[in-house]
Amino acid sequence: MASAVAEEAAAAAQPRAAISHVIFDMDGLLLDTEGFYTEVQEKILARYGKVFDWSLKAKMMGKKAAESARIFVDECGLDGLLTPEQFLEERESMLQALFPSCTKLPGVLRLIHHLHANGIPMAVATGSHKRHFALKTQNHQEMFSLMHHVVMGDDPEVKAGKPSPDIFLAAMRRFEGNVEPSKCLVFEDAPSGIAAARNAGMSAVMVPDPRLDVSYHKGADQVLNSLLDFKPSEWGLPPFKE
Ligand SMILES: O=P(O)(O)OC[C@H](O)CO
Ligand SMILES: [Mg+2]
Repeated sequence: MASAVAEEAAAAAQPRAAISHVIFDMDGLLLDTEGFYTEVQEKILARYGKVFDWSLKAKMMGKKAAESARIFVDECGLDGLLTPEQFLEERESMLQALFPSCTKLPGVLRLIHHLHANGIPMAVATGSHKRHFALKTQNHQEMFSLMHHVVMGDDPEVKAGKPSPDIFLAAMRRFEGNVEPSKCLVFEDAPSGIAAARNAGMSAVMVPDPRLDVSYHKGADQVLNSLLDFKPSEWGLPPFKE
């Protein structure tokens, strides 16, 4: 069996792409917040005698709030009972109470510190709007300080949410110099985010929740169980030292 060192050397000799810039999704990728959305949406739906399942979750996750609210109402047949605006209002106080307690997902700090130490510019591109971003990140300031910039869902340049490429292209343009999409690697947990990265012409690594059906993995260049499994040299990035 090849040693880890030999595997790294082989990957470095023939990388999947020559990545120079990295763009991270936030919810469900850096921060463990997706469970909060699920919990709150299950509660709201239970009131109508319905069950929130992972095929609906797959359609909503990664999207801007207004877009996912519309999907929720349509897919659950709640037209006439609940408007998307009422849904957003109902879930807001519950989410606000939960967001500040969110934790980082496994492998996040190790990867971000490694890329930062090696001078790889990083950005965050999240469907979250400014107010939710502030609540989610209040206990994770150090990690976000290592990002060159953050693009949020309510940014004027983000006309449409994921799967539109808007947010990743805006994130790319805000790096120094003239960066090509083919040099950008996106990390995502959501099917809509993977599609957005591909629509932007970028490479995409998916770190999905294990409950998401494998049929939603398509489009990803690589699927990992956790960021702990990411091997930078496979993408032309400096390898971990240990
Ligand atoms: O996954 P993100 O970071 O784009 O966030 C999107 C929503 O706020 C949550 O699904
Ligand atoms: Mg996400």
